[in-house]
Amino acid sequence: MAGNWKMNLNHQEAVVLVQKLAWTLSDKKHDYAKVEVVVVPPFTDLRSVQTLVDGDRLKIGYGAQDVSEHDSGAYTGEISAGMLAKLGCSYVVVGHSERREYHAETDATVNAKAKKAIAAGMTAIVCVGEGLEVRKEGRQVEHTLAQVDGSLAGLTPEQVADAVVAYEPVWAIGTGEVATPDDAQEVCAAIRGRVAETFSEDAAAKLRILYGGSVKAANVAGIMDKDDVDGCLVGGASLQADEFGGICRFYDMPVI
Ligand SMILES: O=C(CO)COP(=O)(O)O
Repeated sequence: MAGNWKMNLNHQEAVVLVQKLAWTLSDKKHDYAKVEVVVVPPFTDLRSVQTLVDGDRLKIGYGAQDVSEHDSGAYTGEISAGMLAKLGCSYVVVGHSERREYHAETDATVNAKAKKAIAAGMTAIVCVGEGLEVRKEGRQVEHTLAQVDGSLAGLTPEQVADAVVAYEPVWAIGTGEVATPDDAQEVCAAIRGRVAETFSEDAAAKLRILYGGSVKAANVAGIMDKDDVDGCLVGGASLQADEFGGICRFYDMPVI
């Protein structure tokens, strides 16, 4: 379960949220050890999160929301994979739909960024997913698989096996409009099928596929019940420790 904080919370607020989350996850009534929990704060929060996670030996992973496709040098405003690895990040989100839309990131850019994250020893969370128009035309599978092809191009089967793909239909992000569990399953199954064809059966079996888009504690169990959904990439609901904690104990939530 990964919480993408997007551009929310300064480093002091980040410390408060991670402390609250750690408290929520220490509740002995639930077995949170079953679930890998990751937070994805803004760059400026990472050092504080690292200090807290290391100091208190928290079982919370963390990662970054983006990475440069360059290694170092004259790229003002960019953050390299080496810098993120040095801060103890285990994950890097690449190709979020907000980056694709507002920063004109193409599959080629996303692919280059994923390769940098992987080369620096981190796990890329590669985001894909269709917009409303494409969904209305019923072309969500075709559209998303083209993004998968472009974004994972040139990776080895072993690298894909260790990667994460997040299927986030753009029309379901921040809108309260959650895809049905069957909508999520349709595209997530197609992604796994494509990875099996392009890379290997083993890579497809090991690849973790997340669903993202208006996930809440109340709807997470139905989504997680689907065979090809291995976890969720959560936006708004990850900013509240109680709500994100509820999502992290999805196995104890009612399926609706
Ligand atoms: O974009 C998302 C996570 O990356 C989803 O955001 P919401 O959960 O706020 O819809």
